[in-house]
Amino acid sequence: MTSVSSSPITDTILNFIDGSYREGSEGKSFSNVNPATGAEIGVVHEASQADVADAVAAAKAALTGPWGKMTTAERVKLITAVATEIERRADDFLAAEVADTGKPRHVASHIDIPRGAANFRMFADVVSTMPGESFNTPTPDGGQAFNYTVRKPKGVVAVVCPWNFPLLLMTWKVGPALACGNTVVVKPSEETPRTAALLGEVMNAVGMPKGVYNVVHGFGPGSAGEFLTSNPDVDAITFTGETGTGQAIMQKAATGVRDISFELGGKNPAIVFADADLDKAVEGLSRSVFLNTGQVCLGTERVYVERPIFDAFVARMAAAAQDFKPGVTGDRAYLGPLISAEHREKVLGYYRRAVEDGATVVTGGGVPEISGAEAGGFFVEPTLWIDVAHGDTVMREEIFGPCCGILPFDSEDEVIALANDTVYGLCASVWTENLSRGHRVAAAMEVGVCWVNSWFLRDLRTAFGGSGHSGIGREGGVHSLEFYTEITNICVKL
Ligand SMILES: NC(=O)c1ccc[n+]([C@@H]2O[C@H](COP(=O)([O-])OP(=O)(O)OC[C@H]3O[C@@H](n4cnc5c(N)ncnc54)[C@H](O)[C@@H]3O)[C@@H](O)[C@H]2O)c1
Ligand SMILES: O=C/C=C/C=C(\O)C(=O)O
Repeated sequence: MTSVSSSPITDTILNFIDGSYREGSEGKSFSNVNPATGAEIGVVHEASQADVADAVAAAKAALTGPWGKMTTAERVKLITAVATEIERRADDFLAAEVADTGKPRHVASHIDIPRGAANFRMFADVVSTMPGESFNTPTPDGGQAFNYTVRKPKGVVAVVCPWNFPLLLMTWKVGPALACGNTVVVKPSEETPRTAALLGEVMNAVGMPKGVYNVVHGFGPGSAGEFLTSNPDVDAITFTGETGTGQAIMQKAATGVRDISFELGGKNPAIVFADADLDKAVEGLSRSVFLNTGQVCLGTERVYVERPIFDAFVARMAAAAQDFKPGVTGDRAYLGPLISAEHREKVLGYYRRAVEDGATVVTGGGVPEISGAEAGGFFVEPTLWIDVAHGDTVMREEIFGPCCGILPFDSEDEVIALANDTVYGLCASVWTENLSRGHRVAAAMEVGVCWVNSWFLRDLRTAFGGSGHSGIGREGGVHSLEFYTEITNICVKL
């Protein structure tokens, strides 16, 4: 496996506005750090309010240029070419994603980059086969009218993204937005600006008209995030990130009554019944807790296990945790770093809080000893707790680290109530070999997505999103089309 630190990238990351790369007009910049080493590896040019306004203006102008005049078939051809070009430049995208996130190459090469391409390809397919709606309507004069719908792009869509799966989560929104004929201004996370910037090269290479895809770098309040979401020429805002940020953006969206789609935080439960296939459950749940170092919105942070198999399950999970060795090189290739020193402090705060509240640490609980280039990386140990109470802080608040609390339960009704007792509602998983119970309990989960005997098994045509504090709206397949298009109903008197 190639070492991240053996090929440091020390470069300049620019905004992409109206088809060209640009420095920030106020000369501001911030550093780009590799979380696997803690080393500064690049400088990011921060967009000023004027730069953001330029990007939005370019996106607005593009709506009435060649892009706005294209047929769906022509758009689909371009979007498919974007997917092919991402695949052709997979190594460049991989290097950029690994540099920004520090994640192990095998995670980015199996998940982030292929999904980046798939998100364009799949939504090109969805719009190609998009059905319309029509009704024959009897009229008072004994005649008939014919109603049918026409879908149009919403306009300029602001896409505000997090850092955990930068290319995947950005293209999950840019793919359908462009497929529906919108133009976009993307604000990647300040932690992970590279793949969004690199996608600008892809857009130019395939001949995407200028202004269709724009990228502005910066932070949230008082920076590019706020400038973008408060710009009145933005017609809709799609956001993935923390619930508190979603609330701030929603207030901005209220001005001008702009539409929003939010994919927010979670505190996702897993329920393991005594009749579960333990091999499957441990394999699935160890991935669910530790994949991407727990920095997955869909990750499991609460596990409820039926009492007869509680001890066996905990022992098996603890053994599985040993396979997630912190580090990204050599034989320590499984558990990458957290995204930043600040996020590590937050996660370690929860590690301490769990113990203060009386939890028993089954495994992990601290910072691993790592030498060499990665000694400065933001690693933590994979961590499991038992003797936690359902009401403990670590069982209620989203941690976004490689950890979970494991609690025993005695009855189906009890565990359904425990799983649903949260302000969040993103996802859940249920593990049982009893088919009826699997369906019954899955349907009782108050979440947007529930898996039975699996986790993170994604079909991009399905509805994706959360309820409660986990979000507003659903994206995926035709659900994305609902958000990224405006409908005009045309009524023709025959
Ligand atoms: N539900 C999902 O699909 C999903 C997926 C991935 C991550 N998440 C959530 O994202 C969070 C982790 O990501 P994060 O830390 O990058 O989230 P974050 O909310 O801190 O930041 C997300 C983006 O919002 C921007 N931002 C921050 N404040 C803003 C403001 N006031 N106005 C406009 N933009 C602003 C940031 O610069 C960044 O680009 C976790 O809570 C996780 O659960 C949810
Ligand atoms: O961290 C969250 C991961 C979200 C995944 C998706 O949005 C997806 O698979 O479409």
